[in-house]
Amino acid sequence: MAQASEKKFPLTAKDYKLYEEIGEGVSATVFRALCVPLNEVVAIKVLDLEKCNNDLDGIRREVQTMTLIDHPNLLRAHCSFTTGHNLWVVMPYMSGGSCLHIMKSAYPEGFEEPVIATVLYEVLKALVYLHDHGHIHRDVKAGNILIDSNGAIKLADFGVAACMFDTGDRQRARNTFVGTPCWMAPEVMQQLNGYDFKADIWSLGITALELAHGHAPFSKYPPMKVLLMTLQNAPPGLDYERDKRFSKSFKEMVGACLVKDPKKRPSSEKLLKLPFFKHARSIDYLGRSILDGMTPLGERFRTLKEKEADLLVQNKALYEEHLSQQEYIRGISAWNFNMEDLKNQAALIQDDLISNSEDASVSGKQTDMQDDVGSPAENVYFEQANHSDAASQLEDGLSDIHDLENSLAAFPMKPLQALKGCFDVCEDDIGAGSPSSRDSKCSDSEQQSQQQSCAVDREVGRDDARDSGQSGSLSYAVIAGRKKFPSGSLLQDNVLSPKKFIGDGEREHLQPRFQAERSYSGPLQFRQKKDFSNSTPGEDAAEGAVVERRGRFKVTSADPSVKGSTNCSNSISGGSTSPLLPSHSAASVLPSLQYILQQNTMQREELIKLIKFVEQTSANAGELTEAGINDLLQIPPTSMKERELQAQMIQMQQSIGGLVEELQRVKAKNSQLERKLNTMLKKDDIIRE
Ligand SMILES: Nc1ncnc2c1ncn2[C@@H]1O[C@H](COP(=O)(O)OP(=O)(O)OP(=O)(O)O)[C@@H](O)[C@H]1O
Repeated sequence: MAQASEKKFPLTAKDYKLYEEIGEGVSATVFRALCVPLNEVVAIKVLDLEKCNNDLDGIRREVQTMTLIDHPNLLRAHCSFTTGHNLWVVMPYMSGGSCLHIMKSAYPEGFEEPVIATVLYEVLKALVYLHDHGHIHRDVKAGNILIDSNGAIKLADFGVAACMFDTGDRQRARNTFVGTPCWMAPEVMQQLNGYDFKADIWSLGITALELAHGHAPFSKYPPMKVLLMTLQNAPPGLDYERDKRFSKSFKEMVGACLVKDPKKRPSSEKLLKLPFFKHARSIDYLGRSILDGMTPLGERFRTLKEKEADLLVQNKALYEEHLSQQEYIRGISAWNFNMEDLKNQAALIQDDLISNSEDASVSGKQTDMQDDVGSPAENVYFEQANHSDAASQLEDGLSDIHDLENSLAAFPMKPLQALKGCFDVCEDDIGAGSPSSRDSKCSDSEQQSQQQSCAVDREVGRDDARDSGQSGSLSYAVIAGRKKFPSGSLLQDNVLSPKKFIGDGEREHLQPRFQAERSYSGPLQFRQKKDFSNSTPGEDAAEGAVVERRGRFKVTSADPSVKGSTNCSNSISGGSTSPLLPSHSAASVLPSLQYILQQNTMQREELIKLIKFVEQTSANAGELTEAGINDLLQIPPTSMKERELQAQMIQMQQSIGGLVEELQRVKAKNSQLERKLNTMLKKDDIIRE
């Protein structure tokens, strides 16, 4: 890469002196450092390319975006270069660290309103710039909002940012399900009608709640629950009672962001004009109010990590709770969508909802995800939990999941229907694909959450701990106005797309280097399965192949036409989705099965057309028809569509039979007439003679 700023930052590692660690992500470790020739303190993000080998393009894109952006509220890279198998990204050192760090260290209950207004105002300016330039950040959250010693705010982490102007493979990459579950907009999860800049507005609303409470809504829940709650419940918001300390204008701003219908969310520019942002103060105020008295970042980072490590070691119960809290952070890519796990998740959801009566983030008001839940006023209530309602809603939803076992058609929950083709288990990572022997240790003993943790460990293949998460992004979503699928799992055109490991984290930097304790918050990126060893990213993209890498799957929507066939055969021939392989989940097989089913239906229709054609041209039409249709009818009907077709075939068979009889009658009549005519002709000849 090249230089990004006017100053000439050297492009060799020897010109930098690495100091202490100040941050950790799944894909990177961040150090404070000195640029020796310029005598300037910088932050260097060190990415191990060997560990990110499934996402080189994503990394390249992140670095490119970081270099090209030019806005005071966006973290711009000075330069980047490779050294050994590492990529170093040199950037300005933000000595305050992330807002998440600051909250964890000193404001566990969240910030005061003027601080929030100031932080969000700065972030919003960054979003206006990004959106104006066609970018969606896709991972707005407190963990990605960095603060300088003088209070300057910069939005960081462009690992999953997408450009609305991208075309081809990059456009498909953009259509992915990306983000961190708690911050992810419903339309991004839903993957049905696509998403755009407004996804960032939702994330901003969630970030506002995070800054107000010290944690994001639903943050206690694992990703599955977060997904269901986001889709099924009313949007979270500030509660008039519980959040008395916050102004009406703040509540309205949050309400405006957290409207489920993205069209009804304001643009970043409009948002900026809301009365709430009149409370924004200068960045000096930020520096004074929240950074005063804070220990240096490296020390804070180390303390937080040590504190958490101690807690985890000393208190197993807490440790387990921590694991459960971390599940959402790990990201949806860790989800195991086999039926047993879904059932377990369902059980957990119910239990939690009944027992955990103090999660104020759970709104009892269910809304249909298609509903407009939208006016700001409506949104400003939430957090008054009605757990039994929520539990039954979720139970209802999850009972649908159980039906998957029996019927592909019986799966009415759109988001889950969409998702079911996008997730897969990580069991197949055990062994061959796993980067280290530790995989085998964690696979069989612990509880489900820990198993997931292990799965993610394998998947991501990192040795170091990470507090807040990471993830890849999954998006099966389609940008509005572009190609859309009626459901996420039919006729996929999957493409290998740059994957971004994003970390963040609600519990960021708090995690010790225990394999099973690592967390992976951050954007999610799903890949569908494919024998990756046999294909290059380019090929994947070109062929729309189904791709799996270390258990991470990515699904992007694209042209559902001819490629669908290719994809399906790829995924099956690659062995990745074969139902014969016990290590693969039902979910991984579903898309192929659905595809096959659809193909089957289409083939039947083709056959019927052919049979009709043969009927019209063959002298033995009746026999053929009967034989052909009878053969078809031997196949048991499996769907309404097939039953309809069979009914049509029976009707056709009957009418063809009638026509054949009629034809035979006409033929017989013709023969009779012919005979009569011949007789008359003979008589006529005789008379003439
Ligand atoms: N320029 C910086 N100055 C100070 N701290 C930083 C800087 N860049 C990153 N950090 C810290 O390091 C953490 C990890 O950085 P970053 O999120 O870029 O890494 P990552 O590997 O991309 O993480 P992720 O898991 O989100 O993908 C951040 O959350 C932040 O706390």
